[in-house]
Amino acid sequence: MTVRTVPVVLVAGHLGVGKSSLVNHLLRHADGTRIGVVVNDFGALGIDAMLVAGQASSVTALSNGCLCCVTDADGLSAVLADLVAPATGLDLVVVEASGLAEPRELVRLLLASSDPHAVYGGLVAVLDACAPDLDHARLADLAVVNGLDRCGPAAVEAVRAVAPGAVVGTSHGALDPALLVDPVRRPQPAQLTLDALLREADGEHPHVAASSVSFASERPLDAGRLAAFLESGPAGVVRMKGIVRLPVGASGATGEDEERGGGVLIETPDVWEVQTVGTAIRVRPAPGRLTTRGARLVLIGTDLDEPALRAALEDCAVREDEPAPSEHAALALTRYRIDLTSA
Ligand SMILES: Nc1nc2c(ncn2[C@@H]2O[C@H](COP(=O)(O)OP(=O)(O)OP(=O)(O)O)[C@@H](O)[C@H]2O)c(=O)[nH]1
Repeated sequence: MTVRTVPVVLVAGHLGVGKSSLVNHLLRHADGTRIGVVVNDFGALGIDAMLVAGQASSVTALSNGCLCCVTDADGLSAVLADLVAPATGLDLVVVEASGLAEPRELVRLLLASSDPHAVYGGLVAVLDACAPDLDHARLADLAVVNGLDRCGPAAVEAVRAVAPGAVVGTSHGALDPALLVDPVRRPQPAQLTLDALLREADGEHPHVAASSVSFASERPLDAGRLAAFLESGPAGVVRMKGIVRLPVGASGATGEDEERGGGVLIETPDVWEVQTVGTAIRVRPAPGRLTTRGARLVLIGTDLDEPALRAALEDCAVREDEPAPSEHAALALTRYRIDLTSA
């Protein structure tokens, strides 16, 4: 059985750079998507309104204050475990790091979390458009250059030159939630939803809207070329998802591989589910109901160069005159495997 997983996104950046504004914007524009947040300071998000409305069950704070005070993965893991438990029905968890927390350390903590329901959703680094921290940009899966209204878009290009992942410019942290998670449409309850409540309490800022490119191939994709494409952080792409068939033979000449930990021999599948956020890549055997003769992928981002992206993906498709892949060819992609199946 496939375990439902919730992406956990880390939002980091210097003091006052616009992290709370960004998290607030996500909450206000969540529509049907259920977003849980981990913050140090409820006040900054106007969470009081949620508490009054009795809708704060999915919101929690670390009791010991600053996230950087969590010396091992346990403190954060316990908080995350509550949020990603299937009972909460959350679609996304956002951890807002305190202005002083070191992003590298926090990413390590998140990756160390062994919760089967949590999956690392990437590091969003919020940068000041007036003085961007390029070291943060280098670590980010998604770099948000915030404050364009104050300092203009020049920093976006400077950040793009060094950032391995996607780069988006915003004012007031106005980022489209669709850049981080698939929108979920749910029937609207009679009472005010959390996002409607928050929107009422505050003004609006136009956000950078996500766009998408769909790609379908009738031919399998070469694992090495696809991995290189994913690792390259294609311009404008914030995240990608879909299923991909690897060529026969590429999954291992024996048709078997050793399952992590258990030492059990299982068949290696040919069809893989692929998800990326910036340069954070994760793959797993595609659930049985999902299949394809070649590939079906959706790329989500801003200012997408559709013809260039299509051409790059076409290039990944295996050509008829190509020699059969080597026994270990699939590893280029399957090394990003995360085990999401329960026993
Ligand atoms: N003009 C302008 N002001 C902004 C922008 N983004 C945030 N602000 C303001 O800057 C101040 C700090 O923003 P926050 O979102 O609280 O920043 P933060 O990174 O969460 O701050 P800390 O939690 O203290 O680290 C607030 O008064 C925001 O309204 C922006 O893009 N343009």
